[in-house]
Amino acid sequence: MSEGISRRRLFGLGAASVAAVGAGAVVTRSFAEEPVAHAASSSDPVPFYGPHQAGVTTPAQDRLHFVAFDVITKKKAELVELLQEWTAAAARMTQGKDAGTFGAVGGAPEAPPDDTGEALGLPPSGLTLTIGFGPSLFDERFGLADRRPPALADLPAFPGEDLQPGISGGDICVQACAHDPQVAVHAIRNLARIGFGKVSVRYSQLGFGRTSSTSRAQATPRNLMGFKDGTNNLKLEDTAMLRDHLWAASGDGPAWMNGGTYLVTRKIRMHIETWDRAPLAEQEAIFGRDKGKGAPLTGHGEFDAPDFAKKGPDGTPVIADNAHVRLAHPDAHGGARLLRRGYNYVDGSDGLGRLDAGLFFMAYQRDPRKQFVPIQRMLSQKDALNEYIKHVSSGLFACPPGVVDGGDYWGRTLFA
Ligand SMILES: C=CC1=C(C)c2cc3[nH]c(cc4nc(cc5[nH]c(cc1n2)c(C)c5CCC(=O)O)C(CCC(=O)O)=C4C)c(C)c3C=C
Ligand SMILES: [Fe+2]
Repeated sequence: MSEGISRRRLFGLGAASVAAVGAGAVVTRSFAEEPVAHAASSSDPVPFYGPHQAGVTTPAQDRLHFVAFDVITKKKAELVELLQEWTAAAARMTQGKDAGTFGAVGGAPEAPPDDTGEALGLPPSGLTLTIGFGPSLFDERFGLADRRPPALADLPAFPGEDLQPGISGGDICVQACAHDPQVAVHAIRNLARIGFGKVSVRYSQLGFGRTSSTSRAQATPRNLMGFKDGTNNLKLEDTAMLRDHLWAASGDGPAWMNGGTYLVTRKIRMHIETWDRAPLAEQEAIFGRDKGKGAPLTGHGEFDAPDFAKKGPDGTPVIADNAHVRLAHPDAHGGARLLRRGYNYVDGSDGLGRLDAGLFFMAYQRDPRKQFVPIQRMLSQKDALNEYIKHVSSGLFACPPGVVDGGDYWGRTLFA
């Protein structure tokens, strides 16, 4: 397929008109000319280039395919070359094009295609690809130890967690989000294919049904416990708060992370069947919000501020001392906030008749030591929700700043 033809345009034009237009002459604008910050509709592309990576403040798409890779090459040059190849493929796929320049059906019949083909005919679907580097990448293998940001300090152990090493950690992660699951899966599959022999997939996670809003234009979705989730989240319109709580800035740590952010992932299994037998009043008390509108128990509307001081007729707090929103609220943590961007997951059932389901929690922040860690420490000790959940995997990644143009690549500021 020619450089400028999207999957959608190829099928829209038909083979005859593609031939008539000729390679490179199709009226698809170049990426750099796309000034829009976000997709206008769920099938449109999200710009790949910019000062920050897409997929963080981008209005959360409906679907997730998250992958963590182990780097298996020992050669730094091969790793850098892979990051450059991945960047080119990501720039293409996010704009609805095949992963490689020949594409699924345009290459030599004797060679394996440079795209796997399952997204042929599908629009870009708001695909974003966001990369992060885990603490283990900064060991002795690639000479990066002195470039490890202090904010990428290993997470401490938390009470009650049951982390499985095989689905935790990772040298490199890629978060693929899209409105079409096939588009997200296609993107990760092609990155894994390109990385053959240099990286191996450590684990991956599919998610459906976003569990947060990252824009005021989005309705708040529900998690698998049936509650609105993402009401009091950092949102892309909160420019000043994003500066303070999301993006790493000059003076925070190594300069290569300026404009980047840190991602914490936690796979949190829900004991769904037990939850489903809990009375409504108990469910609402656990979160401190009502199940219908998502309003705090002290208010009426979803976006009313909770009144943590308010007492009921019996003199006890209306929002209980162990309610999730009281313990996670910025007031309990010196103002610390997160940009939550998690997804529901159901990995079938567990062989014992129970759904293997929960929340693949993802949160972006400026410094996990000051944000995720203190919040999770308090939740792990006091949260009433703990009776119904179990953290089974954990990941921590430094997500570098955005790729600025076609001459740039994922991680250039780290490796240059
Ligand atoms: C350490 C951070 C957090 C973890 C882990 C976490 C798990 C978790 N949360 C829900 C459901 C809800 N969370 C809500 C609010 C909320 N949660 C966190 C942090 C963690 N949650 C924060 C910072 C907040 C915002 C608190 C506030 O400022 O009011 C809500 C309420 C609606 C909302 O504001 O989003 C729900 C519902 C589940 C099910 C879960 C683990 C499975
Ligand atoms: Fe929460």
